[in-house]
Amino acid sequence: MAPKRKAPASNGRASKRVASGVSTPVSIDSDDDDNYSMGSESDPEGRAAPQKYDKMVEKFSMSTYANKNRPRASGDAASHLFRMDRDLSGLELKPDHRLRPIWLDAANGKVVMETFSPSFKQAQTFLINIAEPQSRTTNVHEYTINGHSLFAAVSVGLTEHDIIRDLELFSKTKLPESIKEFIHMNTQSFGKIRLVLKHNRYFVESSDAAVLQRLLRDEVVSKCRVEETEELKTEKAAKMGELVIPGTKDAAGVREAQANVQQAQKRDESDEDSDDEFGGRDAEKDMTEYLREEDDEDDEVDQVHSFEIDGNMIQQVQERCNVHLAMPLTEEYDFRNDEQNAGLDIDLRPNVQIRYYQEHALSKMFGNGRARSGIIVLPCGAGKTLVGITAACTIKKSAIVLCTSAMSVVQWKEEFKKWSNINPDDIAIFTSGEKEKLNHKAGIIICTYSMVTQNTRRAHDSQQVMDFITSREWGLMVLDEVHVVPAEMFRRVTSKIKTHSKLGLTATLLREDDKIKDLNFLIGPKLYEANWLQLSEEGHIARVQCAEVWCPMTTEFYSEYINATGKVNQQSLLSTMNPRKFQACQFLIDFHEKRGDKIIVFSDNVYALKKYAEGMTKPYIYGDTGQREREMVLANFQMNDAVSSIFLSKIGDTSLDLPEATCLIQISSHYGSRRQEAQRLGRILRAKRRNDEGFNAFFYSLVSKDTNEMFYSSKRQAFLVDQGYAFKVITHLNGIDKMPNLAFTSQQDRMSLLTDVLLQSETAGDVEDIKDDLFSDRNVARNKGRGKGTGVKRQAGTLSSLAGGEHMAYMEYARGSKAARDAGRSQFFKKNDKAQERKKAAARAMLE
Ligand SMILES: Nc1ncnc2c1ncn2[C@@H]1O[C@H](COP(=O)(O)OP(=O)(O)OP(=O)(O)O)[C@@H](O)[C@H]1O
Repeated sequence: MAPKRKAPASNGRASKRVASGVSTPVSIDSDDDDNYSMGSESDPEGRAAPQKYDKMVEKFSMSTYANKNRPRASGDAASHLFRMDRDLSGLELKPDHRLRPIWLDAANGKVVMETFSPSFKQAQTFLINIAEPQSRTTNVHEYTINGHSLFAAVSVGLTEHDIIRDLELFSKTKLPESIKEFIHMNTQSFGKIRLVLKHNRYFVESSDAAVLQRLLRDEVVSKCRVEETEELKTEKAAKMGELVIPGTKDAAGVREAQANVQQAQKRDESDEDSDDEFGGRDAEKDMTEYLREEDDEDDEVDQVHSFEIDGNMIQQVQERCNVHLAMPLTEEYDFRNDEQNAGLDIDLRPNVQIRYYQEHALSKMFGNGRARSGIIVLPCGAGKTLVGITAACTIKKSAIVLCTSAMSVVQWKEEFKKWSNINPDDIAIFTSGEKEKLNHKAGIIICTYSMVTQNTRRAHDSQQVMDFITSREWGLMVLDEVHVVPAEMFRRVTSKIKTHSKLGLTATLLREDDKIKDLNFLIGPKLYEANWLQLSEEGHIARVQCAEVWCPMTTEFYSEYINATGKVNQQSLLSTMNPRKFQACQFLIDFHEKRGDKIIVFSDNVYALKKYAEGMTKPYIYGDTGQREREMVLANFQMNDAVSSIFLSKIGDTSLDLPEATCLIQISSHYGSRRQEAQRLGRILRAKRRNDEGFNAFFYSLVSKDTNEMFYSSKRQAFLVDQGYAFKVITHLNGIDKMPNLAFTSQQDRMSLLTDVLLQSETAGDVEDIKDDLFSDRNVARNKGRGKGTGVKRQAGTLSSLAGGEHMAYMEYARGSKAARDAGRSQFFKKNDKAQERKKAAARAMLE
């Protein structure tokens, strides 16, 4: 891991401090907040923001209980850094504490887990349900228990009793009363009531009749009740394991239970050899048996009570429960009893086998035979698309999928066709470029967030599709990349489209910070979060070697860098264009090409992207690259051995499925954005060759030494480090001095590069200004409104379209006139016409 560095005073991007569910303030990336409106008080839809919930969660933060009687720190200024105000000598260790994996800190809800403990796997399965993972490194995992995580726990069916019992079981010390009290307070009110759409009627349901009676005494809720149903309705609760998820051999719940038993058996076997001095095997057996006995007991509790509410008053009830009564409603859809909405003929293809973690995630959604709304978090490249498709195949009703860009829309459509047997006529896309219609009663529609949330006047055909979407009920709504979509958009989507269940998909809840609450209410609680390192050890995603390469600035570049103090853009351009960074990039490309790797070089800065790519005669794609050229470059990268490296601007950060790529080099990035770092890493996690023996993918960040890049780089790595990735620091690339044709070895070349850099306008130091589809429609409308004309429309392709020649897929909008002038073919292609003609012919031959 890189050593800690201090932020240069001039960076001007101080991190905010916000209060999270626990009392310790958490700092977040200011740049991560771009375009974010979550948590804002203004709400054009007129729905109250959930501030009371905030207060409630703060009130219920663990520290409130733990701190009650804790003496304040006294004395010197440094002792608080070592938490000397806390006397831990009273902690009573259980006699067999070595067998138990977790330490609990009652003061802040932190749970520290030893991964080398014999009962680690069981404890992990449990903890992921009740706590937020903070960091999961090789030997130690850290979680936090807070109001949100307990809400999620209760939503997937855990009770206060389950949580306290298992925490006690896995804890090395006796469970403090403050934690029990905290859990009690939260589970008392959270996840107790569900909103269920059954036979197309809405019911508020709970297994606790008293809670419903209390709710019915509320003046607002009582008015929303359907009059005929005076009594509470009581029926048998749906049982776990009744549902078979396509692509699995058995019902989800059953499989999960079986997996636990198998794990326990495996551990028993492996422990037989190790003669544990503490009698570990017996102790663990006892634990497993104890858990099983308890599970049997739980099966007996199976009654649910409900009352019906008026379907037109759902929003009022939700708002009342969520905001004013602090009893958030979870949503469940009894799709198997939905006779009103037409069924959809869709199943996974017979050869498809979903992976265990995909099934695990889905079992959290369908565990009680209904569809629970919520969010599934899986690493980039782990197969979120198939999770969404399997959910649609399980529910078998009309589904709507929302994506951040038209490029993803087309990819989702292709994936539906690839994984399921859906009739291609039953799947339609709705983007600014394509407005397909569904011809049958049930079907799948895939669209961009911006298309459905657009507030301005629509074209006739677009309005027709929108009317169709809003006039009917949907069985499932899949919300892709939920962490990047502003809450405001979710509000509009969920209020416009009537859906029985919602599934949010994301690789990271990095934007959760104080915004997780919005997702909790607008979509549902987090249902499952996979462990990156574990999936990579198991070969589901690639193993990656991460390295930060320190490139010293040349004297002439560094003195200009110092002179440019205060000019952030110029400094950024100088550090990106540092000739030694260029050389490092050239060396690494050469090294990895010789190893047979396929390399993607990322640069947010377009000037640098072009300079590097043209300097090394490599193809590049950025926002203004035309559709055909993009297709050609990507096809060559995938299929032509002569094209082993491509340069991409940030348009390649997400959605790009290039399983050929095995090496990534970053030359310029978006400040300290942890999300971008994770998304970029995701481009190589799906490497096709990941299961080859000894295979490693490589991820390099080239950083100019003693510049702002050093600070941002370590900030960017924080999330991945928490996922267990180790970043090596490389200060010297062995053999670079002897590399033939190394660029910028002469003073003259370096000076001429410096002159070119200094002649660039200030905006050349900017990162590329791309308006993704998520916001592009808004921007088009806004710019038109300002009389700025129509700007430049560009089309971008998808990999799936390469084989089939799909139509336009991805609309972008260039604001600057320079961008408009630059639109069209890049210099690389202008310079290399002949070579490209040959490559095109080769690619065409391959595609045919
Ligand atoms: N069960 C499975 N069996 C075989 N291949 C799978 C399975 N699940 C996913 N894949 C493959 O894994 C790759 C990554 O899947 P996908 O694009 O859905 O990942 P993702 O999680 O959406 O990634 P990102 O967040 O980076 O977009 C795809 O090539 C997909 O075909």
